[in-house]
Amino acid sequence: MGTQTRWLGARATAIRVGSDWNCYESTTTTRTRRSFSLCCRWSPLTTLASSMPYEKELAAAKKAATLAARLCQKVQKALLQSDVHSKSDKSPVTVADYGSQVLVSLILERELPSELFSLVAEEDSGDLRKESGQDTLKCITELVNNTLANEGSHSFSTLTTDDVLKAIDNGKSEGGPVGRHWVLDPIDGTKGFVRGDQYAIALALLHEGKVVLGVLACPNLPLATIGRNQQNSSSNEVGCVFFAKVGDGTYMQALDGSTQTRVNVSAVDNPEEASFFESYEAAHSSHDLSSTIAEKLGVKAPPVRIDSQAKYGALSRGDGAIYLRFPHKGYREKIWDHAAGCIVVSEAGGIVSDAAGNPLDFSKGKFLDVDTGIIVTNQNLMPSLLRAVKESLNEKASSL
Ligand SMILES: Nc1ncnc2c1ncn2[C@@H]1O[C@H](COP(=O)(O)O)[C@@H](OP(=O)(O)O)[C@H]1O
Ligand SMILES: [Mg+2]
Ligand SMILES: [Mg+2]
Ligand SMILES: [Mg+2]
Repeated sequence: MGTQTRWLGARATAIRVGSDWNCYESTTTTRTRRSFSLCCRWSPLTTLASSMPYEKELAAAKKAATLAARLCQKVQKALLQSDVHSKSDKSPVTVADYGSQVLVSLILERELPSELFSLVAEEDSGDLRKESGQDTLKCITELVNNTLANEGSHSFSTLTTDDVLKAIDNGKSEGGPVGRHWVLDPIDGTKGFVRGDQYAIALALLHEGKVVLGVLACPNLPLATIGRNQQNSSSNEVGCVFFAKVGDGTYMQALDGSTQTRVNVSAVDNPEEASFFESYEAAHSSHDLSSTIAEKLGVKAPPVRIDSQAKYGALSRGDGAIYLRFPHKGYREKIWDHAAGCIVVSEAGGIVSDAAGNPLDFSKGKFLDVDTGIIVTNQNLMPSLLRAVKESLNEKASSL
């Protein structure tokens, strides 16, 4: 197809590909795609980015999350080999949290230069700007530079501590219902990371308040099934990346990029054959309430307790059929703890809702306003799960 260019004024350019016109607005610092309804037509088929919606964004997100996972693996290995995790010193964890955020921020900016960049991320640079944070800042800078050099990302020149602070501060966006916002949890499941258990790098893209793509890198999650069928696993290889974009299904591949497969949630409709996930940490979700719900529903298997959004990943490939999350009173859920997991499960055929059956609303800024808790399962089990949740919550309320 031929391409023509037409100048529409000082700041906008229309580019013709075939019979469709696409508009690009340029300023000295940013270039933003805009639809000009009067002078030309916007067609997703002819975006310069790609002929498939969010394809380029997904590729960038996978690259970013995978590189961040490499950094985290390195730190977790060093952490477990030292005796630091048995002390109260949390600095190695902090270094990995920040380092992961820096890498994701840099890679997204580098890979998607034409986007107005908005990132809602968990960490901020406040502590690193203090006198007491200078050693940690140097450590993060070295770690990020080493990771970029080892992974062959020669397009980055050596970063200074200022570059690192800036990359962390890229994550200051508040999100919201308008435009595009990346959502990042640089290490989800920090407690699991320190124990040497499960954790995830969770990255999602919101567009007009909806999650349109998500990537979950789970460096310690076995490629084979976990939970009920774990004993039948033929492989003990670990490291999975789950990814999904709206309307396109969910896929899993090994962290090294091999063996990509499409995944689907379990189709089980008999709760007696279902197993359920919950947080390893009882402080994050009421184990008592989950146990009451599971019993009411007729679930026979004991809970599978793992940290992080690896639970969403495992559920998306059918390792278990239910995820129950009931934080204790007063806790407010954050969007980065669920955005990537939510699309990974829903594109695999599952349903994610609050305890009243409402879909999660990611358009309200950093927080999710959920009714009581979050429940996840397949289409078959959701009606009876909702009933069991309602009954259990009513019983709990009347016993207080
Ligand atoms: N009191 C609490 N109740 C519920 N969730 C909590 C919590 N305190 C922390 N969390 C969140 O639980 C996440 C981990 O979830 P899980 O229990 O599924 O592993 C944490 O993510 P981070 O580890 O990124 O801080 C944190 O955001
Ligand atoms: Mg988290
Ligand atoms: Mg985190
Ligand atoms: Mg945290």
